[in-house]
Parts: sequence; structure tokens; C-alpha cells
Amino acid sequence: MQFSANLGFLWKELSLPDAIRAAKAAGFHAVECHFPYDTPAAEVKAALEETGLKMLGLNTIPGDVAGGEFGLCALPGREVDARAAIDQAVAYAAEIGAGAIHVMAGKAKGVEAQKMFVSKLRYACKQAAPHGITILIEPLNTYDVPGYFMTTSDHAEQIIELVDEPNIKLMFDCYHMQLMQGDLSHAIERLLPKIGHIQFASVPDRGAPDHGEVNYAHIFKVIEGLGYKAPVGAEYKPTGSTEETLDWLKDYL
Ligand SMILES: O=C(O)C(=O)[C@@H](O)CO
Ligand SMILES: [Mg+2]
Repeated sequence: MQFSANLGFLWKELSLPDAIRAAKAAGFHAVECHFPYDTPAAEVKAALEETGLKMLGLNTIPGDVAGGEFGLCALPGREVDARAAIDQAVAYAAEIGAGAIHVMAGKAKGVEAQKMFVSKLRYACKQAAPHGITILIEPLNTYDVPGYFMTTSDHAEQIIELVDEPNIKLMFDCYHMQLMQGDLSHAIERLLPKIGHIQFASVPDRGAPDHGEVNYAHIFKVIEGLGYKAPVGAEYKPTGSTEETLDWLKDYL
């Protein structure tokens, strides 16, 4: 098994380049992040080159989070902002050699939101394809993000079918999926051909994967047994320092 450190949550107190270095020192095989845009891409690229780690993915901007937004690309009427968010993510990802972009839908419901999201995803796929970048969509749980457009893997599959582009995939976050639907082992097996990235955290507290209602030693065996080789994303919120939460990783180094 290989693991990616999600630097949106791990080593959050460090600058992004230093967080990349910390992930390398801890033994992670790759990194991923949420919103890298305050850090010049050249600095991130230099840290990736120095450590030899790949940035697996980043997100489109969430919009006005303090004002309740969490993504723009399914919001009817926000065409210009959504395209700008996608253009920004593609330019940044291309510069640092990132493999994927999570296009964040936002909080919206209904037919117009669905039309908006599908059309923005087609746009994102087309912009990303020349750079070899995958577009990811991620259902989020309704406890953490009430009102988010997409909350189940069934809905994500429907969107992927409607978009109908070769470079759109599902971000299967075990944390969200356990909260929304459970049955993780079967779901991962069934959805595997559509999965572009897997993430994990304990449930329900979104901590390290060594406690809570999901047995990740088992889930990692399932993933490995299915022949999934890409690094799986540790996207959890450390209590205290990140290093203190990494005992689980030592079993795989
Ligand atoms: O919240 C998550 O889970 C993510 O993976 C993020 O990309 C969205 O904030
Ligand atoms: Mg996630």
C-alpha cells in the first residue's frame, strides 16, 4: 500500500513547501492538497522536485466559505466564477504537475444545479485533458456540509455518465461514504473502474485511521486485494502534531 498526505489537514501549521518536506520525512509516497493558491506554484514545484513526491490533486476554490459557500461549479448563475475557478486550478495543476483536480460543486439542489455542474465538468475535462489531468468529483456527507449538491456515490455515478468524458472520475472518500451509505468494501469493489482517488479518515471524528467505526486495516487490504496501486489519501484532522498520529503508517513503510 502507498499513502498520500493530504496537506489540507496534515501539517496545516507549515507552509505548503515545508509540509511537502514533512510528508517526505514521515515516509508518505505522495501528497495532495486542498487550496494551494496562496503559495506561488514555483515554490510548490521546487519542493516537489526536491522531495521527489508527486502532488496527486488539488481543489477548485470553495468561494466565500465564511458566507456559507463550499464550491462554485454547480451554482446556477455563477458561470463566470466557476469557469475562472476551473481555469485557475488547471493552470496551477499543470505548472506543478498535479495529477487531478477536484471540481467542487457547492451547495445547491435541483435541475438547474445539475445542468450547471455537468456543463462545468465538461469544460473542466476539456481544459484538463491536454495536461493529462483527471477531473474528480466527490460526494460529501450531510453532517459536515449540509446542502452540498452531491452526497452519494449513486449521484456521482449519474453525473459521470452525463458528463461522458474519459478523464472524469470519482473521488471515493471512505469517511464521507461511511457516513452516508456504509458497506465500504462492496462499494469500493463495485465502483473501482470509476474511482480516480481514494481518501480516508476515522469515522465519525475524522481523525487518524486507527480508531472509530471503520477497520482501516481491513479496508486497506480490500483496496490492495483489488490491485489498486495508487497512493490512498490520508485526509484526516490530527489532534495535536501530525507526527504523533502516524503510528498507523509505520505498518506500511
Ligand atoms: O472534504 C473533503 O473530503 C475533501 O476531499 C475536500 O477536497 C473538499 O474540501
Ligand atoms: Mg475528501
